[in-house]
Amino acid sequence: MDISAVNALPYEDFVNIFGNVVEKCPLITAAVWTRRPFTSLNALEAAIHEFIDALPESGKEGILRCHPDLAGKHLHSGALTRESQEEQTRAGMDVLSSAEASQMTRLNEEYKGRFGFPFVICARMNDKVTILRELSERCQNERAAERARGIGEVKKICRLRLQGLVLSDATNKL
Ligand SMILES: NC(=O)N[C@H]1NC(=O)NC1=O
Repeated sequence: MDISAVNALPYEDFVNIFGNVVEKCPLITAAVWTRRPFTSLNALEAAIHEFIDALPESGKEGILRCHPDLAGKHLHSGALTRESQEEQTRAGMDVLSSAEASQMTRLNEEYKGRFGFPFVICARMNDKVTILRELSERCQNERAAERARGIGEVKKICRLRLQGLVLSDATNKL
């Protein structure tokens, strides 16, 4: 699908296809539809970034809270979004040893207790070793730094999801 096909999508199709590029935040997709036409995929991505960056800090934390825990209970119950399931599985989150799984649960809880939002990292750019290391290190940060870091990771996840959709010719999924 090229950018002219993206620009030609009616609102409902646009949200059906791109509604989860930011996890469980179709509002963002609905909002940026107004910004058509996009000159490129990068321009669509930039419109999403602008929307996120203009949110108050509470809105940015809200975006982080829409993300499921890595290797959390929803991974095994199949309750994740398709995208999140694929990303977590690729990063090996479904095949942790029991020691790794308990460490992940303990650190996820510690992180949420400290910051009030979940630890977010682009799973597709990491593996279980780097995820556990980052989770442990990032627990030591300040809240504002972690909020910014988490949003940076949301943008990386968004970029890979956008690329996946456009390269896989999502118009066939209508
Ligand atoms: N918590 C968290 O980072 N979740 C995610 N990361 C990712 O790449 N996909 C997710 O669902």
